[in-house]
Amino acid sequence: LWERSKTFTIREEVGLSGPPFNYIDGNIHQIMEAKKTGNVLELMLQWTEKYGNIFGMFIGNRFYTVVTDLDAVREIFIKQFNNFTNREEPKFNDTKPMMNSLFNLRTDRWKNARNCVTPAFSTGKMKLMYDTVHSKVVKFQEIMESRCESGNAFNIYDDFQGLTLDTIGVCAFAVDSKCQTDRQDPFYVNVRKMFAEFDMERSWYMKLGLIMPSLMPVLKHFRPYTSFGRPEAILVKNLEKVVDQRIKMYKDCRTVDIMQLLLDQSKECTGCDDAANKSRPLLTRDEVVENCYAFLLAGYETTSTALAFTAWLLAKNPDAQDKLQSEVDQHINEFGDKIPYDSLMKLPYLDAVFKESLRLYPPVILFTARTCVKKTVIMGHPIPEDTIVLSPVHVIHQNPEIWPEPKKFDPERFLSKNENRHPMAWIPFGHGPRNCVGLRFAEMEYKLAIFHLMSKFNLSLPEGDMAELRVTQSAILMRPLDGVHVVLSSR
Ligand code: HEM
Repeated sequence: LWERSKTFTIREEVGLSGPPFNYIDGNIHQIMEAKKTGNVLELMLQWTEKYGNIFGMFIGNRFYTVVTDLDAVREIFIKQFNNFTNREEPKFNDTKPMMNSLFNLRTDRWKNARNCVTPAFSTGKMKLMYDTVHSKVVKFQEIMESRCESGNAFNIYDDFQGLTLDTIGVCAFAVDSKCQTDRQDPFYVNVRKMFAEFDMERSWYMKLGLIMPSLMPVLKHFRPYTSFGRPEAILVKNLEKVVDQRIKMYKDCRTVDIMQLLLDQSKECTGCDDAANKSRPLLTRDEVVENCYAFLLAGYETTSTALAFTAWLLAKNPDAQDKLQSEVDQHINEFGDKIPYDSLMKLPYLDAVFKESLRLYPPVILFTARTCVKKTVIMGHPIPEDTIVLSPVHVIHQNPEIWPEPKKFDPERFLSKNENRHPMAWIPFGHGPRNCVGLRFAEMEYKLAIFHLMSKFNLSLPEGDMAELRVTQSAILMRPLDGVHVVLSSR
């Protein structure tokens, strides 16, 4: 207890202000309360307004410096990266199937794994996977056709979730599921169950892990029996089977997917051990399994949420939709239904819509955090070792000094040639050496889906629906609270 109470003196010692806390959960009770009333996103904005763009708070007894000053953010994520190599992952994730993934690995083991994983997401590798992702988007377009025929309003977020799960399933899990058309598909059911329960409010395991991290060495054995651990265990067991089978068949059979690209960098498949491959340690079998699992976690809800927010924004802003459709039409005339990867990625208005949607509604808001591995000073503020710095993305993206009229959806902001914006002003994928490794994959899938949606349909809001979109926070994500209901008509 003495140890615990000592940690709560840090904020005073470093001379920062911040919200009042208690010795049991720090500031978790305010966050939980705000969650109940639907104001959790506002809470961080209010605290920033009240305590400034560098303030201190406690999650359990862990001290967080919350930083939204852009120069300080650059200092942490880029210039002083060596002092901030590790991401703070809650102790409840310090066990299988997370501990060997990029999310959790630390310092040198993270660097080695990241060096192996990064090439799997190069532009060249994206081009190899383009056909697979395209085929999933074509399936999605067929589903939209039937939604359009019915003429009714429907929740497009659900269909985007089917699309992104189908895509990441085939690319990272080697599961060619039917989840776009069959909601009883076991892969779909287990992933949905796991995500629904992976929430601090619903899970005693997560709550206890945050408040009493010292209990985790014992508690972690209960993970497979928790509400989210049960579906997770089924998914991981299947994934392990597939990885083992692919290792066995490695020499005889190649598949174009992310799993293959990780296997190409693994000890098991190359037959090299670290001694033989000193310049670049290779991945272990567990690192392959756990990174594929991490890609499922990282690539499914994030991309579908980004797509859902964009669908709502386009339905709400017909002028922007018209401009986007004109751009899409020009390219349909030139290339037919299958626009090449390079042309798709260069469409200026689509790119501006992608950037502005992710600015206004960044799906991942609380993952841009780092643990300080060596005490240092950032813009005059001491950062003690083993404390965390967090840069909440939505607070930066809503700052009127950086983004005039921050609540306005205005893709044109990204079209002006004279923009001289701070490099940390737009960070939906984080920044620096530990940014989102799947950025290119997400961008390709997003742009393909919006391109194909706009080529055939007009999006509108259901009649009389003038309400603003209600959003909520679950774990590190910001997402629509009640789905995204739209109507489609044929063009
Ligand atoms: C719109 C979609 C996505 C968004 C908004 C997003 C956002 C983010 C953010 C904010 C981070 C933290 C970066 C930082 O701390 O600087 C992150 C990390 C990560 N993302 Fe994504 N992401 C998306 C899609 C994906 C996809 C499709 C994958 C994989 C297929 C992926 C894999 C990862 C991984 C593995 C990390 C951890 C990287 C590391 O620690 O080395 N993400 N993502």
